[in-house]
Amino acid sequence: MQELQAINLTEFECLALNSPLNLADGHARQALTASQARIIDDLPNLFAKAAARAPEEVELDACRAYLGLLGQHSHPVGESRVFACYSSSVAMEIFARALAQKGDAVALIHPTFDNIPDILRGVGLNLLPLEEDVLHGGDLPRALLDAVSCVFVTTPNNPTGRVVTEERLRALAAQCAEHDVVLTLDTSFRGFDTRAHFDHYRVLEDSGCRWVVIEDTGKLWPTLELKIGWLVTSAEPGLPVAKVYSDILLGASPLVLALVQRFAEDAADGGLPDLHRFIAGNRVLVRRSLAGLPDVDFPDPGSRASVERVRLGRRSSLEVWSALREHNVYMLPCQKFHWADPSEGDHMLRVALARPAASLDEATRALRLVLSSR
Ligand SMILES: N=C(N)NC[C@@H](O)CC(=O)C(=O)O
Repeated sequence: MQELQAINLTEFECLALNSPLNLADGHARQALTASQARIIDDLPNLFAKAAARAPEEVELDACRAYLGLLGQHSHPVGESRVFACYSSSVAMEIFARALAQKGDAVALIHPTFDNIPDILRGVGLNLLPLEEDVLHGGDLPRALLDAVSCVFVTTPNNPTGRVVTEERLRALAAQCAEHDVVLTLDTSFRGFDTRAHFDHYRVLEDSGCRWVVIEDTGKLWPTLELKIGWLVTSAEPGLPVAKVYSDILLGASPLVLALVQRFAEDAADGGLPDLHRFIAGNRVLVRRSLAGLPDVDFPDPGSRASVERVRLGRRSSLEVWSALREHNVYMLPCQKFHWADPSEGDHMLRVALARPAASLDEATRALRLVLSSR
């Protein structure tokens, strides 16, 4: 158990990668739909068209299609403050390096996926936990805002699925403007929850605060890690984001951008509601499969994200994780989401829902067996 406590969430996910019952990472591993399969069949044509166009045009079309799908109509698409990256984590690393040149502390939502605190700490930033209930409860404490140069919020949050409402975002952005603190949003799970489809960029642009948003196309569709992380900033973020971006990337692949555009257009043509129904159905499958087990419940009843937390009573999530591994089944123990106090996650597992229903059924049957014997 000791060695397990030392590894991070992505290392747990790496252990799961080659299992047919990998329910660990939040990446999309469900089957392609028929219309998505037709897009993949059309890749040679996508390649030829992307190669023949100016990279900027390909990116504009991809940006408009993806962010338009998700209601982000005031996104500064086409302005020189939108940076396409190979993943949202690359975007986050670029943001962190730029922030570290200008600030020293960040109020970071707690809990959240641990590669965010790891990246921020990796560039020397100090972190102060911003508990979800404090974030959603009303204005942030002045003392917290006076102690940091950035407030970093994941919305919808991972793994809880909690969404910052439009009203809350407006108030938070106003506080950040008043205290001249950068407001940063990681919106990687936004595609799953229509409550996160209000125009965040309108709210941010109107607030007058300095802001950064990290968008991620990688959680929605099973494109074998072909994805874009967009790093977007306010007009004057006060951070050398463009300069640090130039240290890391010239740009993202026009082919991947063209693929994102086509998947976004397919999603706008009915694919997104279908995906929401699919994830909701898998969430019901997990809850039904584990129903009636003593001390087992689900702490995020309102979540629509493509992950589900399971509370295990007094059972140790690391022990359950190890027992599941005997069945070649992998889920994610929740300690490391609680980056400021891992013990808070000692008795919770996270189950990935973007999987074939049959895999989810088989894996949760194994989980039921393991939990029944503890
Ligand atoms: N760069 C990293 N560590 N990528 C893993 C991350 O995408 C997984 C994730 O976000 C989730 O499983 O919820």
